Amino acid sequence: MAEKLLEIKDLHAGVEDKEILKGLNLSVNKGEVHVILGPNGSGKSTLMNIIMGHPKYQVTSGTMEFEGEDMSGLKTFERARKGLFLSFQTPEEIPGITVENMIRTAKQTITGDKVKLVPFRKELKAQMQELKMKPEYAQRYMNVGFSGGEKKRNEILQLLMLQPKLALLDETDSGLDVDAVQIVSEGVAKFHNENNSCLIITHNTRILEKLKVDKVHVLMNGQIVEEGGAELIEDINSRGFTHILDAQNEAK
Ligand SMILES: Nc1ncnc2c1ncn2[C@@H]1O[C@H](COP(=O)(O)OP(=O)(O)OP(=O)(O)O)[C@@H](O)[C@H]1O
Repeated sequence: MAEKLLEIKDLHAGVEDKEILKGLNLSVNKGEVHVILGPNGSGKSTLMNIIMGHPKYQVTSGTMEFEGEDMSGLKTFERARKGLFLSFQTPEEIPGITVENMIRTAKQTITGDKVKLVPFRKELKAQMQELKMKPEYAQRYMNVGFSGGEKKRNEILQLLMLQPKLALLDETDSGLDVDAVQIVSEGVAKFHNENNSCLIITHNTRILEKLKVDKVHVLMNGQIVEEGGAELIEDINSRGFTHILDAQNEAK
Protein backbone atom coordinates (compact mmCIF):
# COMPACT_ATOMS: atom_id res chain seq x y z
CA MET A 1 0.00 0.00 0.00
CA ALA A 2 1.15 3.56 -0.74
CA GLU A 3 2.86 5.18 2.21
CA LYS A 4 1.51 8.62 3.24
CA LEU A 5 4.15 11.32 3.44
CA LEU A 6 2.16 14.54 3.83
CA GLU A 7 -1.45 14.79 4.88
CA ILE A 8 -3.28 18.09 5.30
CA LYS A 9 -6.88 18.13 6.50
CA ASP A 10 -9.30 21.06 6.58
CA LEU A 11 -6.52 23.62 6.91
CA HIS A 12 -7.48 27.21 7.66
CA ALA A 13 -4.60 29.63 7.72
CA GLY A 14 -3.56 33.13 6.83
CA VAL A 15 -1.40 36.11 7.45
CA GLU A 16 -1.99 39.33 9.39
CA ASP A 17 -5.62 38.42 10.21
CA LYS A 18 -6.42 37.70 6.57
CA GLU A 19 -7.66 34.14 5.98
CA ILE A 20 -6.03 32.77 2.79
CA LEU A 21 -6.44 28.99 3.06
CA LYS A 22 -10.08 28.12 3.76
CA GLY A 23 -10.42 24.41 4.47
CA LEU A 24 -7.68 22.92 2.31
CA ASN A 25 -7.19 19.15 1.99
CA LEU A 26 -4.11 17.62 0.38
CA SER A 27 -2.40 14.26 0.57
CA VAL A 28 0.96 13.22 -0.94
CA ASN A 29 2.33 9.69 -0.85
CA LYS A 30 5.96 8.65 -0.78
CA GLY A 31 7.46 8.42 -4.28
CA GLU A 32 4.87 10.68 -5.92
CA VAL A 33 5.06 13.89 -7.94
CA HIS A 34 2.18 16.30 -7.32
CA VAL A 35 1.48 19.59 -9.07
CA ILE A 36 -0.50 22.54 -7.76
CA LEU A 37 -2.04 24.83 -10.34
CA GLY A 38 -4.08 27.90 -9.59
CA PRO A 39 -4.61 31.52 -10.59
CA ASN A 40 -2.47 34.33 -9.18
CA GLY A 41 -3.30 35.11 -5.58
CA SER A 42 -5.14 31.84 -4.91
CA GLY A 43 -2.88 30.87 -1.98
CA LYS A 44 -0.26 28.54 -3.50
CA SER A 45 2.85 30.20 -2.03
CA THR A 46 1.01 30.66 1.25
CA LEU A 47 0.43 26.90 1.38
CA MET A 48 4.12 26.16 0.75
CA ASN A 49 5.21 28.61 3.44
CA ILE A 50 2.74 27.16 5.91
CA ILE A 51 3.93 23.59 5.24
CA MET A 52 7.48 24.80 5.90
CA GLY A 53 6.40 26.59 9.11
CA HIS A 54 7.14 30.20 8.11
CA PRO A 55 6.56 32.18 11.34
CA LYS A 56 4.76 35.00 9.49
CA TYR A 57 1.73 32.77 8.81
CA GLN A 58 -0.83 31.53 11.32
CA VAL A 59 -2.70 28.23 11.20
CA THR A 60 -6.11 28.74 12.80
CA SER A 61 -7.50 25.19 12.45
CA GLY A 62 -7.02 21.88 10.69
CA THR A 63 -4.17 19.37 10.79
CA MET A 64 -0.88 18.80 8.98
CA GLU A 65 0.99 15.52 9.35
CA PHE A 66 4.37 14.49 7.93
CA GLU A 67 5.12 10.75 8.04
CA GLY A 68 2.15 10.41 10.38
CA GLU A 69 3.48 12.98 12.85
CA ASP A 70 1.65 16.19 13.72
CA MET A 71 3.72 19.12 12.47
CA SER A 72 2.05 21.87 14.50
CA GLY A 73 4.51 23.42 16.90
CA LEU A 74 7.53 22.39 14.83
CA LYS A 75 9.81 25.25 13.84
CA THR A 76 11.09 25.62 10.28
CA PHE A 77 14.53 24.13 11.05
CA GLU A 78 12.86 21.15 12.74
CA ARG A 79 10.75 20.57 9.62
CA ALA A 80 13.91 20.76 7.50
CA ARG A 81 15.52 18.14 9.73
CA LYS A 82 12.52 15.89 9.21
CA GLY A 83 13.09 16.06 5.45
CA LEU A 84 11.14 19.07 4.15
CA PHE A 85 12.72 21.48 1.68
CA LEU A 86 11.31 24.64 0.10
CA SER A 87 12.64 26.16 -3.07
CA PHE A 88 11.58 29.80 -2.89
CA GLN A 89 9.67 31.66 -5.58
CA THR A 90 12.04 34.56 -4.85
CA PRO A 91 15.30 33.22 -3.39
CA GLU A 92 16.92 35.41 -0.73
CA GLU A 93 20.35 36.97 -1.10
CA ILE A 94 22.61 36.28 1.90
CA PRO A 95 25.71 38.49 1.90
CA GLY A 96 28.69 37.07 3.82
CA ILE A 97 27.80 33.37 3.44
CA THR A 98 29.12 31.48 0.44
CA VAL A 99 27.07 28.92 -1.49
CA GLU A 100 29.46 26.18 -0.39
CA ASN A 101 29.39 27.21 3.27
CA MET A 102 25.60 27.54 3.32
CA ILE A 103 24.91 24.13 1.77
CA ARG A 104 27.56 22.34 3.84
CA THR A 105 26.29 23.91 7.07
CA ALA A 106 22.69 23.04 6.13
CA LYS A 107 23.69 19.44 5.39
CA GLN A 108 25.52 19.13 8.73
CA THR A 109 22.60 20.66 10.61
CA ILE A 110 20.03 18.44 8.91
CA THR A 111 21.94 15.17 9.18
CA GLY A 112 23.60 15.88 12.52
CA ASP A 113 26.85 14.47 11.05
CA LYS A 114 30.10 16.22 10.23
CA VAL A 115 30.32 16.69 6.46
CA LYS A 116 33.95 16.29 5.38
CA LEU A 117 35.11 19.13 3.16
CA VAL A 118 36.97 17.25 0.41
CA PRO A 119 34.24 14.75 -0.60
CA PHE A 120 31.61 17.47 -0.14
CA ARG A 121 33.49 19.77 -2.54
CA LYS A 122 33.80 16.97 -5.07
CA GLU A 123 30.06 16.26 -4.96
CA LEU A 124 29.19 19.97 -5.09
CA LYS A 125 31.40 20.45 -8.13
CA ALA A 126 29.83 17.48 -9.93
CA GLN A 127 26.28 18.68 -9.24
CA MET A 128 27.17 22.22 -10.34
CA GLN A 129 28.58 20.84 -13.56
CA GLU A 130 25.31 19.01 -14.27
CA LEU A 131 23.36 22.21 -13.62
CA LYS A 132 25.79 24.10 -15.88
CA MET A 133 26.87 26.38 -13.02
CA LYS A 134 30.43 27.67 -13.08
CA PRO A 135 32.48 26.18 -10.19
CA GLU A 136 33.50 29.65 -8.93
CA TYR A 137 29.87 30.26 -7.92
CA ALA A 138 30.51 27.94 -4.95
CA GLN A 139 32.66 30.68 -3.40
CA ARG A 140 30.25 33.53 -4.14
CA TYR A 141 27.91 34.85 -1.48
CA MET A 142 24.52 33.11 -1.55
CA ASN A 143 22.54 34.54 -4.48
CA VAL A 144 24.22 37.95 -4.18
CA GLY A 145 24.33 39.43 -7.68
CA PHE A 146 23.02 36.19 -9.19
CA SER A 147 20.67 36.60 -12.14
CA GLY A 148 17.08 35.38 -11.67
CA GLY A 149 17.87 32.17 -13.58
CA GLU A 150 21.10 31.57 -11.64
CA LYS A 151 19.20 31.85 -8.36
CA LYS A 152 16.74 29.19 -9.51
CA ARG A 153 19.54 26.82 -10.55
CA ASN A 154 21.10 27.42 -7.15
CA GLU A 155 17.83 26.29 -5.56
CA ILE A 156 18.03 23.00 -7.49
CA LEU A 157 21.68 22.65 -6.46
CA GLN A 158 20.56 22.79 -2.81
CA LEU A 159 17.82 20.25 -3.54
CA LEU A 160 20.32 17.81 -5.06
CA MET A 161 22.85 18.28 -2.27
CA LEU A 162 20.40 18.10 0.65
CA GLN A 163 18.25 15.20 -0.65
CA PRO A 164 15.03 15.96 1.29
CA LYS A 165 12.10 13.56 1.57
CA LEU A 166 9.65 16.17 0.27
CA ALA A 167 10.67 18.91 -2.17
CA LEU A 168 8.32 21.89 -2.25
CA LEU A 169 9.11 23.78 -5.46
CA ASP A 170 7.45 27.18 -5.70
CA GLU A 171 7.64 28.34 -9.32
CA THR A 172 11.24 27.21 -9.64
CA ASP A 173 10.79 27.53 -13.40
CA SER A 174 9.69 31.18 -13.45
CA GLY A 175 12.10 33.58 -15.08
CA LEU A 176 14.16 30.84 -16.72
CA ASP A 177 15.17 30.82 -20.37
CA VAL A 178 14.31 27.80 -22.51
CA ASP A 179 17.62 26.01 -21.91
CA ALA A 180 17.57 26.74 -18.18
CA VAL A 181 14.04 25.29 -17.80
CA GLN A 182 15.38 22.13 -19.39
CA ILE A 183 18.34 22.02 -16.98
CA VAL A 184 16.13 22.64 -13.94
CA SER A 185 13.63 20.04 -15.13
CA GLU A 186 16.43 17.49 -15.54
CA GLY A 187 17.74 18.40 -12.07
CA VAL A 188 14.34 17.74 -10.48
CA ALA A 189 14.00 14.49 -12.44
CA LYS A 190 17.46 13.44 -11.25
CA PHE A 191 16.49 14.18 -7.64
CA HIS A 192 13.19 12.31 -7.75
CA ASN A 193 13.03 8.61 -6.88
CA GLU A 194 10.68 6.16 -5.17
CA ASN A 195 11.83 7.29 -1.72
CA ASN A 196 11.05 10.99 -2.05
CA SER A 197 8.20 13.19 -3.28
CA CYS A 198 7.77 16.52 -5.04
CA LEU A 199 5.04 19.11 -4.67
CA ILE A 200 5.43 21.57 -7.51
CA ILE A 201 3.76 24.92 -8.12
CA THR A 202 4.06 26.09 -11.69
CA HIS A 203 2.45 28.35 -14.25
CA ASN A 204 4.74 27.05 -17.00
CA THR A 205 4.34 23.31 -17.16
CA ARG A 206 7.56 22.79 -19.13
CA ILE A 207 9.32 22.03 -15.84
CA LEU A 208 7.22 18.86 -15.72
CA GLU A 209 8.40 17.48 -19.07
CA LYS A 210 10.99 15.13 -17.56
CA LEU A 211 8.74 13.99 -14.72
CA LYS A 212 5.89 11.52 -14.42
CA VAL A 213 3.15 13.49 -12.68
CA ASP A 214 0.98 11.40 -10.36
CA LYS A 215 -1.59 13.97 -9.32
CA VAL A 216 -2.67 17.52 -10.11
CA HIS A 217 -4.52 19.76 -7.66
CA VAL A 218 -6.24 23.00 -8.58
CA LEU A 219 -6.15 25.61 -5.82
CA MET A 220 -8.68 28.43 -6.04
CA ASN A 221 -9.90 30.78 -3.32
CA GLY A 222 -7.93 28.93 -0.65
CA GLN A 223 -9.28 25.46 -1.37
CA ILE A 224 -8.45 22.50 -3.60
CA VAL A 225 -11.40 22.66 -5.98
CA GLU A 226 -10.39 19.96 -8.46
CA GLU A 227 -8.02 16.99 -8.54
CA GLY A 228 -6.97 14.65 -11.30
CA GLY A 229 -4.11 13.07 -13.17
CA ALA A 230 -1.65 14.69 -15.56
CA GLU A 231 -4.44 15.15 -18.14
CA LEU A 232 -5.79 17.99 -15.96
CA ILE A 233 -2.74 20.09 -16.93
CA GLU A 234 -3.69 19.99 -20.62
CA ASP A 235 -7.27 20.78 -19.76
CA ILE A 236 -6.28 23.87 -17.72
CA ASN A 237 -3.78 24.98 -20.36
CA SER A 238 -6.48 24.97 -22.99
CA ARG A 239 -9.54 26.07 -20.99
CA GLY A 240 -8.13 28.10 -18.08
CA PHE A 241 -9.40 28.05 -14.50
CA THR A 242 -12.75 29.81 -14.53
CA HIS A 243 -14.70 26.90 -16.08
CA ILE A 244 -13.92 24.82 -12.96
CA LEU A 245 -15.68 27.28 -10.67
CA ASP A 246 -18.50 27.76 -13.22
CA ALA A 247 -19.06 23.98 -13.33
CA GLN A 248 -19.11 23.80 -9.54
CA ASN A 249 -21.56 26.68 -9.24
CA GLU A 250 -23.84 25.04 -11.79
CA ALA A 251 -23.75 21.77 -9.84
CA LYS A 252 -24.90 23.53 -6.63
N1 LIG B 1 1.16 39.94 4.33
C1 LIG B 1 0.01 39.86 3.64
N2 LIG B 1 -1.03 40.66 3.97
C2 LIG B 1 -2.20 40.61 3.30
N3 LIG B 1 -2.42 39.76 2.27
C3 LIG B 1 -1.43 38.93 1.90
C4 LIG B 1 -0.16 38.94 2.57
N4 LIG B 1 0.61 37.98 2.00
C5 LIG B 1 -0.13 37.42 1.00
N5 LIG B 1 -1.34 38.00 0.95
C6 LIG B 1 -2.44 37.71 -0.01
O1 LIG B 1 -2.73 36.33 0.02
C7 LIG B 1 -3.20 35.91 -1.25
C8 LIG B 1 -2.47 34.64 -1.65
O2 LIG B 1 -1.11 34.95 -1.96
P1 LIG B 1 -0.11 33.83 -2.50
O3 LIG B 1 1.24 34.48 -2.66
O4 LIG B 1 -0.19 32.63 -1.64
O5 LIG B 1 -0.74 33.49 -3.95
P2 LIG B 1 -0.22 32.57 -5.14
O6 LIG B 1 -1.34 31.64 -5.46
O7 LIG B 1 1.09 31.97 -4.78
O8 LIG B 1 -0.06 33.64 -6.33
P3 LIG B 1 0.97 33.73 -7.58
O9 LIG B 1 0.55 32.69 -8.57
O10 LIG B 1 0.72 35.13 -8.07
O11 LIG B 1 2.37 33.54 -7.06
C9 LIG B 1 -2.97 37.08 -2.21
O12 LIG B 1 -4.22 37.73 -2.43
C10 LIG B 1 -2.01 37.98 -1.45
O13 LIG B 1 -2.18 39.35 -1.77
